[in-house]
This record gives sequence, C-alpha cells and structure tokens, in this order.
Amino acid sequence: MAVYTEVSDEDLNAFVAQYDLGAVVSCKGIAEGVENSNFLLVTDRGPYILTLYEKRTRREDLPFFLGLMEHLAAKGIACPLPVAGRDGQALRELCGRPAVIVTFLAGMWPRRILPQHCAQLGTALARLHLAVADFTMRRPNALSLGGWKELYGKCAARADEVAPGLRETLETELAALEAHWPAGLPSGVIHADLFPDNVFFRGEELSGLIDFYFACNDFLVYDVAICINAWCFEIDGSFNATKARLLLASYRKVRPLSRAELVSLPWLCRGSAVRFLLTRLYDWLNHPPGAFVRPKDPLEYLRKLRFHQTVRGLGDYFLDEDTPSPAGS
Ligand SMILES: Nc1ncnc2c1ncn2[C@@H]1O[C@H](COP(=O)(O)OP(=O)(O)O)[C@@H](O)[C@H]1O
Ligand SMILES: N[C@@H](CCOP(=O)(O)O)C(=O)O
Repeated sequence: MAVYTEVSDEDLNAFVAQYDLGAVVSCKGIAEGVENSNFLLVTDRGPYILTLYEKRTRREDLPFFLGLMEHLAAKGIACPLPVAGRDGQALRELCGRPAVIVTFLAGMWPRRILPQHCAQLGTALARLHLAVADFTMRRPNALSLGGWKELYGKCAARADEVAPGLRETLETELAALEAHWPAGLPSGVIHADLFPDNVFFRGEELSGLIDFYFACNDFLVYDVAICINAWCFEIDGSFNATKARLLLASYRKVRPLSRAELVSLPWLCRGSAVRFLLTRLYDWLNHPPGAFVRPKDPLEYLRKLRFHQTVRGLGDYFLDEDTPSPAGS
C-alpha cells in the first residue's frame, strides 16, 4: 500500500487548519499508487487528496507539477487542482515531506480495458497536448536515453537474476535506441505515465487524468508510444491492434500526427518499453524485504520490447502505410 509516511491526527489537524477547508472529518491512506503517500482526506467541505511526496519526486520539480495541473485545469482538462492555503500557498510541508492537498476527482480507473477506453484516451491525450502549448515552465525528461543508461548502469550486474540474458538484451537495445532515436519531432509537455490507473472513467465516460509527477518536456508522440504500451497489450502479452488503432485515430482527430511522428512510433515504443522495464527492474532489485508496496513486474515490459523488436513497419501496428522498418538494427 502506498503510504510511506504516517501522519498523526495532531499533525494533520494543524496542517488542515492552514486552509479554508473546515475541520477534518476523516483521513484514510490510499492503497493504490507506488510513488508517493496518498490519503483520502474528507473535511467539512468534502473529499480531497492529501499527497506527501516521497523519494523519487524531487522537491525542486514540484512547482512545475503543480503549475502544470493549475494550467491544465484552467484550460478545461479534468485533473486535480492544487488547493491553496489561506496564505495563498499550495505547496507546504507535513511530517518532513513536501505536501499538497489537491481536489478529488470522481471516477474509477478501468480494471478491464475495452477498445472504447482507448478511443477516449486518444482524445484526452491529444487535448492535453494542445492544452500545454502555452505552458511556459519546462522540465527536461530525466527518464530518456541518458537516464536509461544511468539506470542500466545501476542494474546491469544483477539483471540476469531477473531473466537470463537481460543484461545483454538491454545493452544491445540501448545502443540501438541511441542510434535510431528520432530528432526534431514536435515537442511539449507530456504526461509520461498515462497508464490505466491514472485515467478515471465515470460509467462509460472518461472523467479525468491524475498523477502528473513524471510530466516533462519531450516529443509529444512519445506520450502516444507510452500509452500504446500501457493500454494496447492483453494479459497474455499479445498486442491488440484494434485498441492501438482506436487510440491513434481518436488522437489524430484532435491533433494530427505528421508522417515523421508516425514513422518514429516503432522506435518510440521500443524506448518507452525500455524506460518502464528499467525503472521496474531497478525497483525489483532494490525492493526492501517486507516492504508493503509490491514492485511491478519488469518482465511485462521485456515482453512488450520483444514484440516491438519484431515490428517491420507501422503496418504491423495499426496503419496500412508502407513505412521504413525500424527492425534489423
Ligand atoms: N485527485 C484525485 N482524486 C481521486 N483519487 C485520487 C486523486 N489522486 C490520487 N487518487 C487516488 O490515489 C491513487 C494513487 O495516486 P497516484 O497519483 O497514482 O499515486 P502515485 O504517484 O504514488 O503512484 C490513485 O489510484 C487514486 O485512487
Ligand atoms: N506506471 C509505472 C509506475 C508508476 O506508478 P503510478 O502508480 O505512479 O502510475 C509502471 O507501471 O511501471
């Protein structure tokens, strides 16, 4: 369960007293999530989310994340809005951690992903990309090629404990990615972690996006690649082309993709697979015994990577266009 820091009633009451939110009615730790400590906080004014930022979220990045949520909410994107205290500040400290209260978003993330979820995801992602066009803060993607190599360096010696040959696979793939990584594609702020557990639906309708704590500047179409990996594979590891086609088609209706972006997709999918394979591998190898947060399976992303390595062109995913092959490097 993702509550790394316990908050006493006394500390909580003193914290909430700095806001115009009335008194605390209840505060319960939220089991989901892996990065930060989250609580469902109910006050006289209704439900909120209290987040205490833990190890991987850097304090200096918080103004970017909070500013981004404020910007998106002002543009009509349904996402949590940081709540300011009476002093006008949203970011403060609780139990030695940076902490914020954000608005509660109604909805549930889809446990079973249907094609129509992917269609709505494509629309929401493209709207997000349009909405950030005039967001002026920047945060370079620390989890791109340079960050992957650094993570690989920390994991290489023990990678084969998780899967025989994994070290060599990663080494070869990182070299291939470095040689083929695209340049000059349209860039902007991307969510960078838009997995199903970060997208809420109310009934059939997408109701909001959460968890902007990996958001950064990168190629916009890289966000599409992350979503293809996170949403368009079945539990048995097979690629669901229908879901990918719907995701892409609905995205392109809102924000058309250039040919250069489309042609780059297979390499971006490979890169995105490596990104999540590496962070999961690192967490797997550095998981403290007895910790209550279960690390996510790195091998799920090794299987996705292997699929993308077999792709000969965009037609293997979802498009009929005859495009250059990214495979065979
Ligand atoms: N604004 C919000 N409204 C409603 N629920 C939220 C909100 N933010 C987080 N949650 C709940 O907390 C869980 C963990 O949040 P998340 O931001 O994904 O955590 P982490 O960054 O630690 O992975 C979500 O799955 C959801 O249940
Ligand atoms: N989505 C990442 C892990 C980050 O978890 P989240 O709860 O912050 O979405 C993965 O699946 O590896």
